[in-house]
Amino acid sequence: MNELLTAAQMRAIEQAAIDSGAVTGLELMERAGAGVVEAIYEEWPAFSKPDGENEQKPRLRAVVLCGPGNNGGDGFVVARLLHQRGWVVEVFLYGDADKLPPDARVNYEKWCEIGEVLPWEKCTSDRWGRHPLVIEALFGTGLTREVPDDIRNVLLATLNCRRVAVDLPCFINSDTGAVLMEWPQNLSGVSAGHVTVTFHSHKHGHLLGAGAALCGQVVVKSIGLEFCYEAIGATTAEVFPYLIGKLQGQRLSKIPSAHKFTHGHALILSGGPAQTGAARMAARGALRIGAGLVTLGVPPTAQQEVAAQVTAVMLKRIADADALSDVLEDKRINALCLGPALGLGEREANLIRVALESGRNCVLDADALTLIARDKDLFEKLHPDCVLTPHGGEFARLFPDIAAKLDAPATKGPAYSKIDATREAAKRAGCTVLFKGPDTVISDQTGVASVNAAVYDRTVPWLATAGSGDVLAGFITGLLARGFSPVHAAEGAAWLHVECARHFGPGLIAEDLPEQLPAVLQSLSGSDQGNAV
Ligand SMILES: NC(=O)C1=CN([C@@H]2O[C@H](COP(=O)(O)OP(=O)(O)OC[C@H]3O[C@@H](n4cnc5c(N)ncnc54)[C@H](O)[C@@H]3O)[C@@H](O)[C@H]2O)[C@@H](O)CC1
Ligand SMILES: [K+]
Repeated sequence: MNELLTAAQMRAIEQAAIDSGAVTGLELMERAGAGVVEAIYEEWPAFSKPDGENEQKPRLRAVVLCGPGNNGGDGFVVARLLHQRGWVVEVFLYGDADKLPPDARVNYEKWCEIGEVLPWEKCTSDRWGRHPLVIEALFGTGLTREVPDDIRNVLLATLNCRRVAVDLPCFINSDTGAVLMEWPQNLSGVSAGHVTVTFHSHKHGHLLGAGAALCGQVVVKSIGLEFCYEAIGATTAEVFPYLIGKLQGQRLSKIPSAHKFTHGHALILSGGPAQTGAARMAARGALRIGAGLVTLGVPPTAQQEVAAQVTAVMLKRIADADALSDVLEDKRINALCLGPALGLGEREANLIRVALESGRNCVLDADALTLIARDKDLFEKLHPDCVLTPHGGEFARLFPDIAAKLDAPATKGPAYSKIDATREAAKRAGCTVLFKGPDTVISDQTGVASVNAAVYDRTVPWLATAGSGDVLAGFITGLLARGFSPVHAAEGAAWLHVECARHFGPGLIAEDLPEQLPAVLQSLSGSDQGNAV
């Protein structure tokens, strides 16, 4: 499953499954607990040695922390299943057993037939050294507020243990990824040895915001809900955003018999003298990603500087908006990129006006975003063939009210997430918005949304380097020139951008990114898996 679910959608899917009579809530809880145990043995195969049957070896020990809702119910199931496998299990309950929801209560009682449930006050830090494994089933999709101090203190004491979070770490908002617990400064490596086992599909909070860095690794276990999507709405990306997966090599390969114009002509506008590097990097990116031709449009004062630096990329003097109109008489130019170090003057605003009025595919980045944020008329000229590529600061300038909603602390579900914010922004702008970050969210004006997650095995901290955004703008422009739709160009470019950084590794500078594309594209050729473009 690549769909990403909110807490409300997950609840609705579960409810639809239960209402259909195909499964009960208790059965789902049992499957969830079994999925966690399965994931534990997959993660740590050494546990599968039958220690309990071997008198010479000490039995495996685990502690299970159960919360007051159904997440706690999953915890009681895990405790029972581990006990059945010979583990010594200690169970703590945060909250009042009499107030547990019905399914959790049933599993609490089943556990009580096996062992004790200890009150939270007894959950003291001296016990962690004895337990190889801590299972945290305190809160999942039902987390509604800051984690209280008596839980926080316990969690901080367990950081050196092997830890398994059931569904989500209990301090992460499942809709937004916001961390609802204060972390001590400089806590590095907190996710080492930490696994989060979730059910059916990723929740937004596994991939968005600060939370992603604290899930350790996320394992998704099926609990048999695949058949229930239609019960809660269409299975389309307007309803469920999706996680961008490996690209189809076939879609990226070029048609053997085609000539260069078949693959489009991208025009990238450069800034003035000493401001041309950003546009040159974007142009290199557009060319490497496969645009048939790439031209840099330069102001006359920068012509010599740029001419000395480019070879395969062509050069065109574009003094002002009139000159751009003349250049755009060539209808083969089918994708434009404006923004990287472009400048913030009247000339540049006029260039954007002409570009937007031309109706061509148009990537607006950096300075172009600042200019359209300042000028309502320009903003209103955006159309469905445009792609905006803001980072957080630019997004706040363009959509201050949406950014304020996103920054407001979530007090109750459904919480407003970066996905909601990007969708709202794209609808307002009437085009595709790519909201950058390790959790890049892409949406178009119809509500289709996806996430390009540079987290977990795709973490690339070295991508945060000057100019990498310029290359991304060039990648998008190149794919637009090649005929990809705006949303698919943005998705494909974002995914490849991360792959290029992964391929190069630490020490990366922006110029290196386009140069990784041949190897990355080569590795995709022949691949027929994927779901993004
Ligand atoms: N039938 C189902 O609904 C299933 C649910 N499942 C599990 O159930 C979870 C959702 O269960 P619930 O909706 O009961 O929610 P949770 O168990 O996540 O938490 C809800 C409870 O925690 C309390 N709470 C929330 N935030 C708190 C805070 N900061 N401090 C103190 N108390 C807080 C709430 O008042 C409520 O009592 C999922 O994450 C999943 O693990 C799975 O068992 C699969 C089946
Ligand atoms: K949890």
